[in-house]
Amino acid sequence: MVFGRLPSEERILLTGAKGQVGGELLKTLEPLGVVIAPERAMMDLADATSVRDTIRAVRPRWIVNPGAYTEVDRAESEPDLAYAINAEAVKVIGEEARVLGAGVIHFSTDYVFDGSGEEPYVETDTVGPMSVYGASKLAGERALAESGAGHMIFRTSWVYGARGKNFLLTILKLAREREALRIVDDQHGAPTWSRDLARMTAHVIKRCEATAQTIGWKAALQDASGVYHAAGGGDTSWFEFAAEAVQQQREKEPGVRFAKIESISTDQYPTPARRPSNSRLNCTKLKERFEWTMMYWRDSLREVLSEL
Ligand SMILES: NC(=O)C1=CN([C@@H]2O[C@H](COP(=O)(O)OP(=O)(O)OC[C@H]3O[C@@H](n4cnc5c(N)ncnc54)[C@H](OP(=O)(O)O)[C@@H]3O)[C@@H](O)[C@H]2O)C=CC1
Ligand SMILES: Cc1cn([C@H]2C[C@H](O)[C@@H](COP(=O)(O)OP(=O)(O)O[C@H]3O[C@@H](C)C(=O)[C@@H](O)[C@H]3O)O2)c(=O)[nH]c1=O
Ligand SMILES: [Mg+2]
Repeated sequence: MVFGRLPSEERILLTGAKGQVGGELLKTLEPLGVVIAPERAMMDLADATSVRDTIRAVRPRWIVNPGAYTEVDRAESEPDLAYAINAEAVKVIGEEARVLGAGVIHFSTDYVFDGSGEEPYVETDTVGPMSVYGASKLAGERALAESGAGHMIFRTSWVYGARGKNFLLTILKLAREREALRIVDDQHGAPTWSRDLARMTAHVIKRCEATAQTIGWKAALQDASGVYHAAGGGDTSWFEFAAEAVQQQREKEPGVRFAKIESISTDQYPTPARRPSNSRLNCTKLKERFEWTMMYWRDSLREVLSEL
């Protein structure tokens, strides 16, 4: 057996493979086993029956679930859909995984916190979502934890990369079109590279598979289960992130005119959803438990910009 690879013919069921994190996972999980990534028409996360039926048909060893409702502002007016995808589907995934004895890898968000204080949050800190999106993600975490399935929940923040819908690509586009961009400078956190998250996930799966060789599958899963914070290293604001990205891009394209990036406060940028002012996540547990350190945001930014 190749170190850390799944036993032969074992399957990984991947949701949301067209999303930012799912797209990266499709590539990083491929060497580990047989990855099955159903189209939305096959497995609609908003439809519990299709989720259940697909899991029963695939009988995976792992279910990796980056699929989610991620439109933070729109969720305020579509709470039922947000909860169906972010909570009810996760409950079904947990129930079916428990029956199969499968391991679940799930992703959650800094938006489960209310953003009070300035310290990076640890996994055991009190939650208090301020948005429908955050509350729906928290409900998903709880449903999975209560399902009895072996599970890892990776709470991350500010996910971005060279593809997909994300803040970086939005800002770089707007910066070419406009004279100035006004960006909030009082929400603090760290951007996380989608590929780094996918690599971390593959690493954790390999660790679990290796542990399973010695203590058995069930014990290995149980031992790894829990919530882990997994966000980029460092600490910044949306304003500083945007300013840094545009500055780096200016240096790469000296002939192009980019917008001036202006610092504003959250009350100058009204949105339907409230967002935490402190999104910092302390990732020590991930480092100690799995020996994985997430990349510093400035380092991943450089790599992502080089791919554009
Ligand atoms: N983006 C971020 O900044 C952060 C994300 N997270 C969490 O990380 C995880 C991954 O996020 P990210 O990759 O950025 O999200 P994306 O929005 O890029 O991808 C989500 C994926 O879920 C799919 N999806 C949505 N609704 C359904 C449905 N009804 N049936 C089937 N598939 C569906 C989407 O499909 P389609 O492409 O067709 O829309 C998309 O492929 C999520 O759990 C998210 O909550 C946590 C913190 C920050
Ligand atoms: C486009 C733009 C945004 N902003 C602000 C709004 C917001 O506070 C911040 C980031 O904008 P976004 O639309 O990317 O924010 P948002 O969609 O809330 O990003 C969140 O997505 C979900 C899925 C998560 O889980 C979170 O970790 C976080 O990444 O920047 C400006 O101030 N000026 C601008 O021109
Ligand atoms: Mg968004």
